[in-house]
Amino acid sequence: MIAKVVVDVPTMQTDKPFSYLIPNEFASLVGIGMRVHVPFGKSNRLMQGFIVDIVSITDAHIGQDEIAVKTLKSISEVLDFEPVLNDEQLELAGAMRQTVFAYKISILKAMLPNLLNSSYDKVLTTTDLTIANRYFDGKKGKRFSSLDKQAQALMMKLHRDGKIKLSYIAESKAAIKVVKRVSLVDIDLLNDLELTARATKRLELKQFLQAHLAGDDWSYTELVAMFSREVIKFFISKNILKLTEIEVSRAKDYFEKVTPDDHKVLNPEQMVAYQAITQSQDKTFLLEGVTGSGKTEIYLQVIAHAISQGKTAIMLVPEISLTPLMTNRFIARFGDHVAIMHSGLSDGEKYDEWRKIVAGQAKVVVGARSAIFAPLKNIGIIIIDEEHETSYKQDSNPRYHARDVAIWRAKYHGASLVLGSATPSLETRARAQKGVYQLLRLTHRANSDAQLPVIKLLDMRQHLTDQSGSFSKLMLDKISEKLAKHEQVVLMLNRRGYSSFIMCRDCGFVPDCPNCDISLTLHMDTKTLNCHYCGRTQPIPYRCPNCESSQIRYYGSGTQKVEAELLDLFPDARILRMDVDTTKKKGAHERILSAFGSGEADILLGTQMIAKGLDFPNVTLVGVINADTALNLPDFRSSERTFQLLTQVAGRAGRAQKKGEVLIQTFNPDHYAIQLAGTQNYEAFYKQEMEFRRKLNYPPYFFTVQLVISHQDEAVAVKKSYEVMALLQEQLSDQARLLGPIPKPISRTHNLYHYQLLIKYRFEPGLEKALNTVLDMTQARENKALRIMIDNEPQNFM
Ligand SMILES: Nc1ncnc2c1ncn2[C@@H]1O[C@H](COP(=O)(O)OP(=O)(O)OP(=O)(O)O)[C@@H](O)[C@H]1O
Ligand SMILES: [Zn+2]
Repeated sequence: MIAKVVVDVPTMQTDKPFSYLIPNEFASLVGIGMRVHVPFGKSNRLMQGFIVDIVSITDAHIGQDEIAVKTLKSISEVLDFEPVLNDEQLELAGAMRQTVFAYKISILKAMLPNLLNSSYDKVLTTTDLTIANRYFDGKKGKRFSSLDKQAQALMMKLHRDGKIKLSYIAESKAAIKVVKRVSLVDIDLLNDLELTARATKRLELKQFLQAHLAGDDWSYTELVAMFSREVIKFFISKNILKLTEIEVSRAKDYFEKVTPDDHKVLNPEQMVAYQAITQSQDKTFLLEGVTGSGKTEIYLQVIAHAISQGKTAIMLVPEISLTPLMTNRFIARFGDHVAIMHSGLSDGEKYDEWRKIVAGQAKVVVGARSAIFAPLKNIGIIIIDEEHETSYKQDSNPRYHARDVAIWRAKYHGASLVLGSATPSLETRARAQKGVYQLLRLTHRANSDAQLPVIKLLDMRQHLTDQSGSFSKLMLDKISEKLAKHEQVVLMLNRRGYSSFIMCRDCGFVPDCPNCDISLTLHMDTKTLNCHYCGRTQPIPYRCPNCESSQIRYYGSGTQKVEAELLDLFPDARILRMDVDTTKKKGAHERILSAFGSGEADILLGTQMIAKGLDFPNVTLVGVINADTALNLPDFRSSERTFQLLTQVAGRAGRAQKKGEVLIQTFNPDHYAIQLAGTQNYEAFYKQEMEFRRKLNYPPYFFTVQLVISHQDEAVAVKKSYEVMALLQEQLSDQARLLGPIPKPISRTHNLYHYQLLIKYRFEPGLEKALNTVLDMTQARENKALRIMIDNEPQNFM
């Protein structure tokens, strides 16, 4: 038999399966979707790969020149007992390869938890020592890769036949959490055990065991603490005690903390949506519901319905809203049928959740982008909350969009797909307009006491005179008013750090990053100038490096400065700051939110992180300190982003009985994105923005592909960009439009110069081939230091 293996070498030449002989001793053990080690290249270095097909020798098509089968290399090791990738995933990878322009191997790897992609020591442990000992020189654990090929095959066979039980096969020690338990094997042996009076600890343990016979096992760690390791070992060596290792899920404690919760009675609008979704199959819905309209409640009930039909569900939420606040709502309804996947988990924890899904124990997977690959069987419903969020697009290879994967998987399973948002992406809303998706709308808040907040735009051009620091007078008055009433305030400033840049008043010098073409941001807490692109930090200069003047001033406010201003203005207020800098530590994000939720603070100040998902009844004022930060970015979606962000953050106010107010400070009060966010009128925004997109031939009227060509030497980057451009012009039809090459808005980062090209097209048969040719360019020796990034439907132009 011959295995077709995709090896872990991301190049065009290796972007196809290679044939390997399956040695006889592995014949009954290998399967499609398993990981293997295979010798690769001239040096026969062992590489990891995935078996994507198994064919008989006669059927095998081995290269064009029919190399003799006997020259084929053999698989060296089989790494799995069960496939880690299933048929659906392999098929999906094939489909993604055509639109994502990343190599197959990076797509396959993206579907698996990290732990299965890393190099590791494979440890194989048996619970039944007697049988294992017969084969493996008395050692309990044995590194898998150090076993010879036959021993390995035999081990797997014994496992398959159920003759030996493998307690675990670990990818690394961190992969599986085990607790050691000690149990009493033989009471008679215990009673007969003769001990001298001097062996006090041993006597104590004997008495302890005799007194506690009822409890059948004990924690090894606790026993060791009481009686010492030596004493326990002694009892084990006498076959009186037995040590076992039990695998435990790291998430277990978490589930036990959450109190179960029941469904709410749906209001009429929610009911209409619920019925439409549950009575359909194989359909995509856009659930367009204003903030606080109870979309999450619909998700919960739709999932419950799928489970009642014996099906499973995937619930995607943006990474940032994957807080316990959100996940607890799911655990409260579905208990430990829920598996949670997000980047805050350790590799080991992620692996636990993945195995729970593979084993069929999880019925609902709640997670961020990559959870869309969860290997659930029999999916009945997929939900993407806040579907417009850019975090659903991966911004490194493979650059896939979770929404596209969701559409594919829903079709594969005959499942329904729900895309939910208060501010849908234009692409999605336009598809609903055309009837590709069914549009469901929720027009008012779910909680019958709650109203949408009243929004006021503050023209900062007029307020310049009465402005103290970052705040207009009205904003300050409102904050005082709310503080006096013991209500809570959320303030958003979408810029972290202290100042956006520093400048010498005498010569105009602005320090910028030597690696990136961007000015450094002042951070007061660390007393440094930081680059927000490459992370470089340097001390704050007190004299201008250019002219030695001491007239250095700070310009533009970040969250740190506004926090300092607030502390000055409201010395009694309790303030929490939430931005990338305060949430670096694991769990910090949750701690800040739960402190705010339980009323330990009066003001929550943060970047856009605070705009989503928060459902705190005591928040009656939302203040946006500068609405314009995203508006002037050179990105055709800047209005859309601004509208979405303002609408989302405004939606945090007045979610329960108390009336909500929103104040938005802006220098562009007449801009339609800000005007319409002010009236929370998504539909009007959609119409106006569509008009703009149509005129300029942007999505959703046209499709886009961005290419970024990067090199350390700017001249090379330019030259190669023109080569790429020429290649595209030659291969694409006339109706595709090419823009560029132009430098990226931030033209240099990490010491590389970036040039970009944009393809706009409606229908372009030559696209796939042309882009693959471009992808292939980097293979040429002369292009070694060149980087070409292909981004199909780019979401970010900075
Ligand atoms: N049918 C209902 N009856 C009473 N309260 C409800 C109902 N549905 C939802 N709620 C409550 O209304 C509030 C808002 O609901 P939910 O968080 O589900 O809205 P959402 O549309 O997901 O919000 P957002 O998009 O703004 O985050 C919650 O406190 C929720 O418990
Ligand atoms: Zn930098």
